[in-house]
Amino acid sequence: MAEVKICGLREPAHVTAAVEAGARYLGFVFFPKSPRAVTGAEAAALSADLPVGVAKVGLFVDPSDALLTEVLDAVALDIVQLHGHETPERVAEVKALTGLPVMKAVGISGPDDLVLLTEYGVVADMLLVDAKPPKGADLPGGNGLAFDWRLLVGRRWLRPWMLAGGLTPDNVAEAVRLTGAPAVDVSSGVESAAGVKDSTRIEAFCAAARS
Ligand SMILES: O=C(O)c1ccccc1N[C@@H]1O[C@H](COP(=O)(O)O)[C@@H](O)[C@H]1O
Repeated sequence: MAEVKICGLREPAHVTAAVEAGARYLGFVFFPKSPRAVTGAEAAALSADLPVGVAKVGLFVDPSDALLTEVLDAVALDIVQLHGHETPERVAEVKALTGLPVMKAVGISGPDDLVLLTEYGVVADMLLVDAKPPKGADLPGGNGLAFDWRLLVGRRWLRPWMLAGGLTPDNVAEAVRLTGAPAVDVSSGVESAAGVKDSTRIEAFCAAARS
């Protein structure tokens, strides 16, 4: 059984669907280029009535200190997800600035990329193991692209981690079985169109991941 993060939430009905289906992490995207982007005030409204034990994750891509401060003034996030080209030094700075745990996303396309998980594991509190985006992609994540999960078989890192990238209700159980991922993160796999979440797919994903 893996814990679930549903990322890119923009509608109250989908927040409710995720919580009722047992998701432990809800992701709010603070990256204007994303079709899933929200403001700090919108994230605050969406997350106002969450039960205890459900974490609010703020997704940022190479954020400035000013953006982090602006968002955190509006919404009490529990975890900062960094999904850009942040260096280990920048991860440490963001931890110090925000006082929050930081989950660093690392893009994987082949075995050479795995060393980054060890490097970031020294400084980040959590690791997000995602597919590397295609060259020239508009978004550094949220592309519905998977990588070869067999690369992760038998690997262990210094920190808790989540698997992401192209996960769907149909493939998440196999991904968890193969990799042993303790948690999984999904965005486009629970959508009916880019940026439009689907409650039925959210429920099916959570059931499959937690089975
Ligand atoms: O979801 C987005 O719009 C997004 C934008 C910029 C960076 C990351 C983004 N999403 C994250 O990407 C992975 C995988 O998403 P998918 O399931 O393959 O669509 C996931 O961690 C999202 O949090």
